[in-house]
Amino acid sequence: MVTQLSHPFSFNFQSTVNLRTSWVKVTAMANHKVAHVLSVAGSDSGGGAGIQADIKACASLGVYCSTVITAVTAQNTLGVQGVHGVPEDFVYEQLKSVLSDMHVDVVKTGMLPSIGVVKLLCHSLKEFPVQALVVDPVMVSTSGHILADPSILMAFRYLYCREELLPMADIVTPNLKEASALLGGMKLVTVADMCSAAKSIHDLGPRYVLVKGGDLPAPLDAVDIFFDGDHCHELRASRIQTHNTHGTGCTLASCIAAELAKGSLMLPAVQVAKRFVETALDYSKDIVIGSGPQGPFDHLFKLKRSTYNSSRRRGFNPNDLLLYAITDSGMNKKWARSIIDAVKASIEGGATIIQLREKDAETQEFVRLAEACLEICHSHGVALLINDRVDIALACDADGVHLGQSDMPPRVARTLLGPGKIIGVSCKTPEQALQAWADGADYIGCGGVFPTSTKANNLTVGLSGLKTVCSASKVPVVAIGGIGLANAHSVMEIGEPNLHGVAVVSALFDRESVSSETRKLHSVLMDVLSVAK
Ligand SMILES: Cc1ncc(COP(=O)(O)OP(=O)(O)O)c(N)n1
Ligand SMILES: Cc1nc(C(=O)O)sc1CCOP(=O)(O)O
Ligand SMILES: [Mg+2]
Repeated sequence: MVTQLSHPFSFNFQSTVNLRTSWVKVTAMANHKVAHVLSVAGSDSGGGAGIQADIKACASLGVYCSTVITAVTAQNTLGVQGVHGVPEDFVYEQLKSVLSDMHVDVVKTGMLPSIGVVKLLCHSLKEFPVQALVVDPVMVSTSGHILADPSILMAFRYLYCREELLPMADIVTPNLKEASALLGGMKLVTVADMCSAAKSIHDLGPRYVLVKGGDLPAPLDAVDIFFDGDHCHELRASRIQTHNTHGTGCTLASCIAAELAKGSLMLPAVQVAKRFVETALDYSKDIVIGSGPQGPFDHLFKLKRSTYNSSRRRGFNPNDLLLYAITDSGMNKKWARSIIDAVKASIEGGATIIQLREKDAETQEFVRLAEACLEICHSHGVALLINDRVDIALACDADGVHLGQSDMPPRVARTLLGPGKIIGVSCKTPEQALQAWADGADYIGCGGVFPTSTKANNLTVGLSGLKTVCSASKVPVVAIGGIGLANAHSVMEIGEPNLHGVAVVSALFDRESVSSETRKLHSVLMDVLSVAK
């Protein structure tokens, strides 16, 4: 019988036993197998290659990555300043720890700094067999630095060939220099050379060979050769003009491993991996990390999104809800002004947060509008939220979204947007308000406080409904629906500390001058605030 734990942190023997029993039950019930790659590789202090690249690549493709660190390197964008091997018995210790417990699907190897480490790895893989082995024979990094002791370089061929690593491999992914070293110094200068090298490496035992041609003399396309035992496939991709290529080899091999762990066949896994690297290089081509000739790239497609240079880096402040302006394309069209001009005017008048509510905009136009409005908002330190469309918010890196009860669930939106974005949820009842809080909303919009013609068939909750929701809500509230100059003070005066402002559409945008209407409403709100103090 599984005893319920009244307090998970009351630590005595009996509760430990109960905890274990419950855990077994929970895992059995959950039964959600996670694809898992073990990376056996060296650490790159610069974060662009090695273990660090492997973890990021797997994470980006939705695969768990555990690690066995074989060496610690001191390196940056200038080169490799030092290599410090982890003692072999401790590499073995790590291998046993992970492989004996964690149900690894695929092992991917990178820097293997000694024959002893290769032997221990082969021994461990016999003791704990996995679904696939991806060998990136790291000897020469993309920058041309030798990541092994000279004696290792001498023994490189022996290391990979004689100690059974290559015969155990499902795929080996040498670059031109590594392929040449594996074949005892064979010269590789053409695509035909690469194909015959792939065949010769295949004779050493691996099931598939990918010879990477990134170093071929200046062709237009990047060409890799994939040999499946029968045929050489030329895999071409456009060459991205960038110096941020550090870690491409490790990343490619990790992506192959990740796709295999998800159940892919080999050629599709290689194709996805190549697409990933190409997309990441293109995304990262102009980022600047370090002063050396070869920088890292962004595996997670997020670094350019950081608000490093933006005036909006302060997170969500409930006081931003004070004068919440919501756009309406129909109204702005009626008054012959663009949404961008309308947003500008409302900020001039004192709007404290903007929501783009463009129900009829085509997606491409919506992205363009949102990008332009974001620039205006951020130059004034004002947050921009997108109504309904999480995809638009993601595409333009807006500050957040506002979601209704039948829009995307806030929890799903949170996983897509990340923890730093603002999520608002429309609520008409205390139950909805509590649920919004439980789902991670930052604020709720409550209405319609008064009847409105802006939103069809909208239920009016009145000031009493607003009061009930405000007193139940655990997050700040903004009131919405039929609010304008004439009644804003009555809304703000309901005496609920949780009510932080009013959200308005027609009172600002269905008027001739957006800036002066906003200014007047702002002044009403400031008067209410000053009386409240
Ligand atoms: C601040 C604020 N509150 C409520 C709403 C209404 O959102 P929703 O219920 O999803 O209705 P639509 O606006 O999508 O028609 C809002 N937009 N903003
Ligand atoms: C978009 C919207 N949501 C509402 C809700 O009750 O959730 S009322 C509303 C329309 C608000 O427009 P106006 O300020 O012109 O009345
Ligand atoms: Mg909505």
